[in-house]
Amino acid sequence: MRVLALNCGSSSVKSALIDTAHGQRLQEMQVENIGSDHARLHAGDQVRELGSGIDLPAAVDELLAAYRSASPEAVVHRVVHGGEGFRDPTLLTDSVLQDIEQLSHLAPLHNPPALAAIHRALAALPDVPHFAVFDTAFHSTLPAHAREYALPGDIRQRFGIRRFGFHGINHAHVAQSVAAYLKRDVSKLRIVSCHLGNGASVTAIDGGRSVDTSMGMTPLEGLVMGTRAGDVDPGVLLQLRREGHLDADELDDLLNKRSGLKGLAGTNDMREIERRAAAGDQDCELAIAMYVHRIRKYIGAYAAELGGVDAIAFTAGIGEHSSLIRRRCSERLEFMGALLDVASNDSLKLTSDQPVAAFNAADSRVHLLAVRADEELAMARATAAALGRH
Ligand SMILES: Nc1ncnc2c1ncn2[C@@H]1O[C@H](COP(=O)(O)OP(=O)(O)O)[C@@H](O)[C@H]1O
Ligand SMILES: CC(=O)OP(=O)(O)O
Ligand SMILES: [Mg+2]
Repeated sequence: MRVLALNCGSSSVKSALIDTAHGQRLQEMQVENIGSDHARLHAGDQVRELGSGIDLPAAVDELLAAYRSASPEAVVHRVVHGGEGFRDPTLLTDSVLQDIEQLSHLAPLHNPPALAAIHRALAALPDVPHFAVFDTAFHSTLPAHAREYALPGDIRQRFGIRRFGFHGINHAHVAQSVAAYLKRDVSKLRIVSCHLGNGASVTAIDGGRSVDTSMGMTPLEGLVMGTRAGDVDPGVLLQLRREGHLDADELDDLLNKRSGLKGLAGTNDMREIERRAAAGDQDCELAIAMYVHRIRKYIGAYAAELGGVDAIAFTAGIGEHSSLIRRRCSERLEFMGALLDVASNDSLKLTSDQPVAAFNAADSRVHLLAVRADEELAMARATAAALGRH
């Protein structure tokens, strides 16, 4: 079946027309750096500068116009927050759209743009079914001790406070890709999956199931991200609020949009940060050091939780492309049996024909892998399956 997959991230829209029976991309396009002054459209080998005047709905319109003649048989949208209710690929009806809207405040960088994209796509392709696939679904297996916050039970229940986790579409895809690459049964593998895009999260995957993940009730917890702070002592926020420095909306803006790499280095583009750090910029060097330090903390914590690790995987924009970040995250992990091979790491290049590559030394017990993120393929396949097609 021919499925058009639209993946709205916090800094990009990725899209692909997928032949689900053969797992092939028939056409693909993406707009990256949305919200900055150098938004760019990539279509095959062609790159077009879109500049600063483009927001996400306009980017989606550009993409939809290019796909209209391809007549997709279904459209699938990535929706980041599915709350308690959405665990399976779901046909988008008015009532489902209302439910997704209700979750918007829990994923303010994601659900509202995804909804805007869905409305544009419904208008452009009204005669085919539109589905949503949710980032939170893969983490529905989190055990209670990883799912709950140490707050009183009545508060958790009354206000629906719990951890959900995100990037699940890709963490699940990573687990399957690692198992296929190693020719092992996923049910026998312990994997730490590091999704390092504009948003970033680490997941501990035991036998193909998510058992812990660094993002929480919202996609703010955990790693240092493009524009998000990740873990911060909640006392800091109380202090800023109590002393009247920032109200709730200003805190939201600070933590979601002005922190992370952008807050530390002035940009959330890791390529630029690496260039400036190499030229001696101290803020950029600190940003990289903090970014790597946080990832290493989670790798160590999840290795302990899993009782050992078979593979550590790096995926998404930074995980796939930055040999510097992969190297710095993988150094000094010999104590847990992970030995880096610097030359393989430096020369590594992922392609559609080689979506997984190893960069561990030959005598390493733990596999160090880079894995191409492919949310679009996973979403398209889930949609075909939901429609009873292949
Ligand atoms: N060659 C590269 N080296 C370092 N970082 C890169 C490279 N290519 C892309 N990135 C980084 O990947 C990040 C975007 O990742 P991506 O997975 O596309 O984000 P999202 O899907 O969350 O919008 C940006 O920080 C970008 O700078
Ligand atoms: C959940 C999330 O952070 O997604 P993204 O990395 O696309 O921003
Ligand atoms: Mg992404």
